[in-house]
Amino acid sequence: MNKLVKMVKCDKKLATPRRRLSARNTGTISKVVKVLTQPIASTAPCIQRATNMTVVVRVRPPNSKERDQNSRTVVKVVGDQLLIFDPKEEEQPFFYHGVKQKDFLKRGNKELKFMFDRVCGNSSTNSEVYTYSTKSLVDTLMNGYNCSVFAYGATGAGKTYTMIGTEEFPGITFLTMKDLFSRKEELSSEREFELMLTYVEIYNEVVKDLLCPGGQPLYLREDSKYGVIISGVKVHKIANPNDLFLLLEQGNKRRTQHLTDANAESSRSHAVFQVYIHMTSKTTREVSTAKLSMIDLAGSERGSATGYVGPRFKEGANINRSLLALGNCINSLINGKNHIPYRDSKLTRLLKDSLGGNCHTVMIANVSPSSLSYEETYNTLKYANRAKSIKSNVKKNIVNTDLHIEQYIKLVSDLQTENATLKAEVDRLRHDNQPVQSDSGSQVNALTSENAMLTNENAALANENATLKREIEILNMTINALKIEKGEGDGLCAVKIGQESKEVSMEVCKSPVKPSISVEFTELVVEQKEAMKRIFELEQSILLLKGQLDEDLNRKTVNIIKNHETRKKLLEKFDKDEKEVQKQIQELRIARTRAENKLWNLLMASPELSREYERFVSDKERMEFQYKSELTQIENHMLLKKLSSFQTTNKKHRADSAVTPGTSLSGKSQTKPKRILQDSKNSGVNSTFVMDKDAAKTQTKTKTRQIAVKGYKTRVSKRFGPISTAGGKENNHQVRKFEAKKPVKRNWI
Ligand SMILES: Nc1ncnc2c1ncn2[C@@H]1O[C@H](COP(=O)(O)OP(=O)(O)OP(=O)(O)O)[C@@H](O)[C@H]1O
Repeated sequence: MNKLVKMVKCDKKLATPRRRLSARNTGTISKVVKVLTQPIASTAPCIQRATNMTVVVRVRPPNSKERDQNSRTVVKVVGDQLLIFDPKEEEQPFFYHGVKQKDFLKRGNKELKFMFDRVCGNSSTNSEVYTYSTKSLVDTLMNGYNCSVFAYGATGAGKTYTMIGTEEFPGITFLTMKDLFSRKEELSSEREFELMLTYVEIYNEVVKDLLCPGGQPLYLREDSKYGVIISGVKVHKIANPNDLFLLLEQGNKRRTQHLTDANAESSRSHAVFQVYIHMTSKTTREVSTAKLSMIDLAGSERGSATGYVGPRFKEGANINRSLLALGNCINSLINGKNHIPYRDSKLTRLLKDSLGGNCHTVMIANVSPSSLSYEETYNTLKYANRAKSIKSNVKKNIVNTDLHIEQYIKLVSDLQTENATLKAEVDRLRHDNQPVQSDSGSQVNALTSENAMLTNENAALANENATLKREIEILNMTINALKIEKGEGDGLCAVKIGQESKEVSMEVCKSPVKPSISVEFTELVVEQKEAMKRIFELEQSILLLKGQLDEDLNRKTVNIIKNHETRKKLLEKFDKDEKEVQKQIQELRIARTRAENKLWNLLMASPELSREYERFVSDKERMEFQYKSELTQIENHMLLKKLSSFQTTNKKHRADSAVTPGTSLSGKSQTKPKRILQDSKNSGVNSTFVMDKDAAKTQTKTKTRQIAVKGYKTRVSKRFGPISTAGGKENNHQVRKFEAKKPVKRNWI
């Protein structure tokens, strides 16, 4: 990021001419260009950068003609970046009669200084030119930026030689491709590459494919994604650079060439060699493209100088027109005009994205050193000098921007890896640090043991202190006792109860006081001691009793709890049983209701059956009543029997009773038995007559049956209307029907 900021600052500095000049003077421009074309961090892929066109001037060696005519050298190379056009010549003094004469016919030298990014002298090789002009573009291309190189110059200035070269000295096109391939190999572990190339010429404003013999004229088209493209051009894929040189040679042979005054094999067309690079990152799958355009322009020439007519004249005119259009575009770009006349010629249309657009551009201006090409060289130098000012805004061609997320994922993954490494490092350091910690641990242990020792010492001293205090106390008591003896004391002896008092007594006994006092004191102490002993014994017995009581209480509590639990369990079981019984009752009720309903339906369906049923019911009731009466009599008889036996056994207790149970009960029992018979209120004695269990049970059963029979009767009577038990029936169907609709109310217990 800092690098990027520096680069932008650097660019800003170069924007003003003075600074640019100073940069050139100090030789920093090449460094700047180098920095600008260095690889950029992939984390800032779409950033735009303003960059100047790189202009390199190459001066070719004088050819045989130039040498033959002994022409003057009009280009003097001074250093790597400076050249002087039409330098001052050393004057050959001419003396006439010993007086130095001035040559009035001689034209004054221009002595024009030109500074470029690089000036290659006539001894420079293609390889050197490549190093100073195009080599840096390889990395720029690999970073996804478009690049273009075009060779400009007059006829025979050495453009084709620079671009294509010979087999012995291959030109920069081949050298660039060679480097591109080696760079591709270097990056093959990171990226997948696809290289495609085209080679076309523009001759008389017609575009032709140089790699496809007999091809049709091609048309230029502008694509929003790839910029200017040549429609219908054959795209070639090459595996290695050696194939390329053959391909270039073949294409160049197909190029339109004619003999000119300046060049035996003058190229009469503009040759455009383009390489499309498609790169896919193996880690992030980011796809970026780059286009390299290498243009060998047709030679600029003066029409008047050639002296051609006809087709050659037209050819020259087209070349000049296209070069003029190129010049106009350059001027417009320099002046910062909004409209750049790219459409004025096929050449400028094709170079639209190679001039000042999204492209790093390198211009190689080829010049002849000879004065025979004075005008052409001068024009070329002026042209190149102006081209230096062209600025282009370059940006990286990212095809798939969504893949940036993958970059971030990779970044996160890298950071996580780094984090893991750092964690491991921290762990390692912790591990290394452990002996130090154990040392400090041992120090702590030593201090702890020392502290324990000191604490023990302190406790011993505290004991000693307490002993001394007790001794002082004993001494005070002794003093008090002596005072009492003398009659000086307050009559109070600070005798303590308990252990200390024993010690006191002992000490006192030992003390050198008078015998009478000590004996009395000793007696008191002994008495007190016995009292204490008695108290202690009592306390012990209290404690014992308390313990017994507690134990008893606990046992009882446990029993109570146990009983409670048993009761609880029984209650629970009872509840459960009750629920079960209730459930069974409910089920039985449901079953009975169903049976009744079934019966009812049957009765409703058949009046015969109904009548039969009524008869059956009345018979049943009669029989039941009969049975019940007999049963009641038997029961009453048995009850009376039991009662009489009960009376016999409890005769003594019933002596005061005014009631004669046998008499009174016998009368009542014939009609209805009673469970409880209370004694007469008149007797004034609160005695209660209770039946024995069996009698009460029998009586309860009888009662239950009576009620059950009654309930049944009620139900039947409600259903079928009034039924006479004596056999008289009121077979009223209307009433029966009405009653049937009402919900049956049962009086079951
Ligand atoms: N640097 C150089 N060293 C040696 N010979 C050179 C050099 N430059 C050019 N020549 C020679 O000069 C002659 C003309 O060169 P070249 O064909 O490259 O010129 P040109 O600019 O392409 O001309 P045109 O525009 O007519 O095609 C060629 O024979 C070439 O070998």
